[in-house]
Amino acid sequence: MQITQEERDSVYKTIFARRDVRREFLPDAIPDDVLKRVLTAAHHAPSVGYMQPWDFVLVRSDQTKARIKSSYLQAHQQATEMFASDKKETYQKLKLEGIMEAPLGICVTCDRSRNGPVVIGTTAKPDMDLYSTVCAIQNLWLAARAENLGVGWVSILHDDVLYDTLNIPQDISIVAYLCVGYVSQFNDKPELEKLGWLPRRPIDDVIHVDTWQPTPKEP
Ligand SMILES: Cc1cc2c(cc1C)N(C[C@H](O)[C@H](O)[C@H](O)COP(=O)(O)O)c1[nH]c(=O)[nH]c(=O)c1N2
Repeated sequence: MQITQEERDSVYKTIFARRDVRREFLPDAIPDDVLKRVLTAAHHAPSVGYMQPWDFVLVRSDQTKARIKSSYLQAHQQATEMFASDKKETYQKLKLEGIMEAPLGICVTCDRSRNGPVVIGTTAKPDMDLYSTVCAIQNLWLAARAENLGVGWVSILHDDVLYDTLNIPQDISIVAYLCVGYVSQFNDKPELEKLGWLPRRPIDDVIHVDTWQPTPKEP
């Protein structure tokens, strides 16, 4: 099967128009068929040894979201103390989650023992199952964008709140908590770029031929 020019354009358009969403969520419900398409796209991600180690826990309860939000606030406060004084104030003002506003939360987990102790592709690099789960998340993020749904990844969270509120066994790894919903608008650029936190690095700074080269640590 060949991809046509028009189809190719749509893929690139979706990639470049995808954004991390925090503040623009609308309360509108996500139709079941749309959500199923997005999760099915996630489930068709590549995975090491075809392991498909992921699960998706859908979070709809406001009570559960409120517990996760309160854990976020704690982690966010702890994070504030870690930044150098010139960045601390800016960091504190950033909105870095839409936990309550988004109609849906999705906790993405990785069952590292789903296929027994020896899995093709993980024998030399054991974390490949976690990376596979991240591939599923990226598929989800792009499929959601193609459905005009926003996704925001919230990692300023300690996992214990998710283990506890979502009843996740301790031997399951938590990879992501995502906020998902329709949005009032998609930013044309990453918000952190717009706010002057960091610029996008030039593409040629990160492409190297034959040997790895350092790129500047700070822009
Ligand atoms: C693994 C991981 C974890 C996080 C993120 C991303 C990824 C990949 N991002 C989103 C991140 O800030 C964003 O992707 C970049 O700023 C680039 O913006 P766009 O995604 O292109 O809009 C993110 N954003 C946020 O507001 N709070 C968060 O906790 C996180 N955590």
